Amino acid sequence: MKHYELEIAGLKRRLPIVQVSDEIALASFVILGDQELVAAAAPIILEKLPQVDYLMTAEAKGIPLVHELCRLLRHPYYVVARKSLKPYMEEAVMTEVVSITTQQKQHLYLNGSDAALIKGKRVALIDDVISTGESLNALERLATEAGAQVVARAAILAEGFAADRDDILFLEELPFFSVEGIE
Ligand SMILES: O=P(O)(O)OC[C@H]1O[C@H](OP(=O)(O)OP(=O)(O)O)[C@H](O)[C@@H]1O
Repeated sequence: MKHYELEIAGLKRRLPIVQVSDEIALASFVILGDQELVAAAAPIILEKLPQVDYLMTAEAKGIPLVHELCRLLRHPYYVVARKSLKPYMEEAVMTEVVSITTQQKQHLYLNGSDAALIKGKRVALIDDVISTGESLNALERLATEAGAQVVARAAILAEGFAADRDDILFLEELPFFSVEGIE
């Protein structure tokens, strides 16, 4: 398997390059379990974030980053949009999303109590990676439907064309790879 050498927040990671569809190959960046990387990246992201009332992310890989950011900010709570409807949820708001890595339709649910919490508040949307931007768009639809004001969009990495966006904050770029190149 080929790898991509990523240097981020003073750390090095060797990312396996995986094929996710007939046309697309990408460097797999998984922060789940990587406490060291999350702890190193979060303070740098924090410096770039404006003042917000709440941080919001989507299950699953954005969660450890938002958790660490909130710990540093001393925010007692953050909002997680789940990928399935859970029994604890009431009056959930739902939207659909197809991300680059998962390549099939997923659902995102915002619990009604979370929607009420962020109504009229300044919210930052956080993810581990922004690629096509579909996951971010889905989060933004939920936040907007809840009446929140989205004031920042941030991730550790911007993949492919996302690195050209001027409406997102990120630490490093991640290139795309050709499927032929990994065979
Ligand atoms: O900009 P996009 O094309 O939407 O891609 C980025 C999203 O894709 C990945 O999540 P994935 O949907 O694979 O789910 P997971 O976090 O549950 O593993 C990643 O964690 C981002 O959330």
